[in-house]
Parts: sequence; structure tokens; C-alpha cells
Amino acid sequence: MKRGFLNSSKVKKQRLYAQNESKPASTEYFKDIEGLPKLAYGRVEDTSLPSDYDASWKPESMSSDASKTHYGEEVVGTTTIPPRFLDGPPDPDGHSEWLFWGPTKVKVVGLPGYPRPIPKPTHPNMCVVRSTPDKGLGVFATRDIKVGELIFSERPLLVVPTGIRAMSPIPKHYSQEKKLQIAMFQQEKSVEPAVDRMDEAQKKAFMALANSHKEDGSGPLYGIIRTNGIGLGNLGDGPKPPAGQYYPPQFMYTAICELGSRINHSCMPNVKFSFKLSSFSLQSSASKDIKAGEELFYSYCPVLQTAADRRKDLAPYGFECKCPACLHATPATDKLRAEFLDRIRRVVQAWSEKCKSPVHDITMLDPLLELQKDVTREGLDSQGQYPFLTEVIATAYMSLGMVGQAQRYQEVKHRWDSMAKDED
Ligand SMILES: C[S@@+](CC[C@H](N)C(=O)[O-])C[C@H]1O[C@@H](n2cnc3c(N)ncnc32)[C@H](O)[C@@H]1O
Repeated sequence: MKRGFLNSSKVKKQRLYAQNESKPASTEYFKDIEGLPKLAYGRVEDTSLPSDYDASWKPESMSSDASKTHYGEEVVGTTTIPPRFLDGPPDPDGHSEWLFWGPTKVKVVGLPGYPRPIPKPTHPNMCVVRSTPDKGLGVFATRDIKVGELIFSERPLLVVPTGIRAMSPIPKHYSQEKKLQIAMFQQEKSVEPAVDRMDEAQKKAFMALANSHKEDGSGPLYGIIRTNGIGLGNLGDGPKPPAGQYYPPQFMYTAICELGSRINHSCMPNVKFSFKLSSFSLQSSASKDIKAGEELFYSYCPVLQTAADRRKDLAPYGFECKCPACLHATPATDKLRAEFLDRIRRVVQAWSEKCKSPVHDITMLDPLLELQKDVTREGLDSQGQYPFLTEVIATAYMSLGMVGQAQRYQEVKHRWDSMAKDED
């Protein structure tokens, strides 16, 4: 029987592709190795597994009905999402393969309206993939795009847990390096069934993605996942985080996408990703105005840290960032990034105090406009807190009767608000 298919009478009724599930070898199954460990990158001299380790290990796999939604904690499954019918056409918005931990699947398929169609941008083909001189392939805008506009949305090729997890017990006597090599090996084995389930076009697209982990012991699939994964803060294992917060990194999932994963890094990004659970799709929206022909960028690391810390975070991707913010980094720009959130918070607070009495003096706007200029020069106008600053500036202009200026700044806030409203 071909893996991934059921030929039981149940399937004849459901007419769905089956999913695979694997049972744990012990209660250690799927536990983290010391949280989210730092994995090796670059060239690792010895990537071998210990000679007494059973390298023929692979997750035990059984097929089950893809319409099943509730699982115990001990199950790890691979499913096609949304379900794919054996005798029907594929979903017009595409399918993802998802390696999930038992109780997490129902968090998606139990949502009202699931599976919803993926959101569509107002214009088709708003971007194109092409070569860059120094970063491999990249994605470029084909038209002017306004902040907040949806550029594209897509179902990921693959979604897997972000945190590396031991899929079967790893003997305690091995060194941490060897334990990590084993964990990476198990990770590779655990995603093989998910990649096997892809159709030819999906598999081709997945295998064509960049891989900056060819010499550190990551297998070919896991290397692609490490290079291209986009963290999904709102899809994770365990208890749901409070509103507005993300799952902790070791419990989040990561998406590998045909288009989104072609977007290169910049510390001055112009794209924001969000994940819609009910349509199981990744949205890429403009986090600032983008001109036709400009390259799209998102940040692979937290941007509100110093250039040196960003460089450290980016090292596993095998490149040194040459964005203007990195090339022209100074202690002052490091400080601006470190203090960005605080400064915005202070401005908003101070302004709400001032608003209690009318504003007549245009010079009161100077510090606000100066901060806005610094923030924009540093590329931080792509951050979700920036519209709070533009709103304060809009209010100030309005109280001075400068309606045109006020509207220009207020529009940025409105566009961010409508982008946030679209998230689920
Ligand atoms: C997610 S992929 C991005 C798409 C990739 N350029 C491609 O050809 O498919 C990540 C890889 O792209 C390259 N990359 C991304 N951003 C870069 C940048 N700012 N400078 C140089 N290389 C970059 C690195 O090789 C990195 O490991």
C-alpha cells in the first residue's frame, strides 16, 4: 500500500487522502531538548551519529482517516490541509502538508468556517521572483504598493514545529553536540513522510528552495526548513497565549512557502507576514509604501536590537547583512533601535496629556517630526508601533487646523488598523 493512502471501507465513504500518525516510543517522545537549543551551522567537522546509535530509526507510521480531528498528546501526525479528496479536483487555493502534534490539529480544523478560501489581493501578480546580484533569488514588486496592502497570500508547502524535539529517546550519555546531531537526524526522518505526501509540483518547489545548512549535519529536508521557515506566532502547541501574544518559540510552528520563502532579509523590512488559521494561509502585506521594481524584504531576526546582535542572529543563514542600516550602523542607531518602543510609548503618553489643552504652537510638533524622521531613516517605520506615532502627529496637525497634513498621517494608522483587522 502506498504510504499516505487508506484503502479501507471508511475511505470509500470519506473519499479523503489519509494522514499518517506515529505513536511514541516512550513518554520522552516529542519533549524538547533543553528548550530551543542552538543548532550547529556553517561547516561542522564531524556530523556523524554515534557508532552505537541506531541510524535505521524512523518514526513508526500508520495511516488514519484524514477527517479525524481529535488526538491524544502522544500522537504526532502528518496531514494534508485542507483535506484532499481522492476523486475530486485539488483545492483551488492549494494544500499544505502539516506535521502536527496530536491536540493541535483541532485548533485549526475546529475553527468556524474552516477551511476558508485564502484572502486575495486586489491585483494579481503584484510581485515576481527573480535573481538578485548578491542574494540568490529574491521577490520584487511589479507595481506601486501602499502600506497595509495585501501583496500575496499562499498555503505553505509545509508546516512543521519550530522547536527541535527528540522524536524518540536520546541516550543521556552522549555529548550535547551528538544529541543535537541525533535530534536533527530524527527531525529529518520525521518530515520525510510529509514531503513524500506532496504532489510532484509541490515537491519540486520545495526541493528547489535555498539551503544554507548543507555542511552542519542537517539533512537535505531539514536544511531547507532551517533556511526558509517563517515562524507562525499564532499556531502552536500547548495552551493558547493571551490575546496579542505569540506562542513561545519552542512551541510555535514554522511555514515553508513557495513564494514567501523567496523573500530575502533586511533589517529595514517592507513586508509583514501574518498567518490566517481558518484558511491555513500566509499573508504578505506591505509594512510601508513600496515602489514598483523595489525588492521585498522581511527581517529574519528581531530588528529592535543592535547591529552586532542582528549579525549574530543572522549567521546561521550564511550571509552578512549589507542593508543600509547595517552598513551605516552607529552607537546612535543602535540606541534608537533599543529605545524605539519606549520612545513611542513616551510620545503617545506625553501627547495624550497635552491634548487636554488646545495646541496652538507649531513648534510643539518639532520633536515628533524629528523622531519620525529618525525612525524612518532607520527603516523602523515598518514596525507595528510606528502608526501610534503617525496618529499623534495627525492629532497635532488637526488641532492646529492643518487638515491635509493630518489626513496624510492618519491614513498610515488607518491602513495598519485595517491590516490588523484582517488577522485571525
Ligand atoms: C529564505 S531564503 C531567501 C531566498 C533565497 N535568496 C533564494 O535564492 O531562494 C534565505 C537565504 O537567502 C540568502 N539571503 C537572504 N537575505 C540575504 C541578504 N540580505 N544578503 C545576502 N543573502 C541573503 C541567504 O543565502 C539565506 O540563507
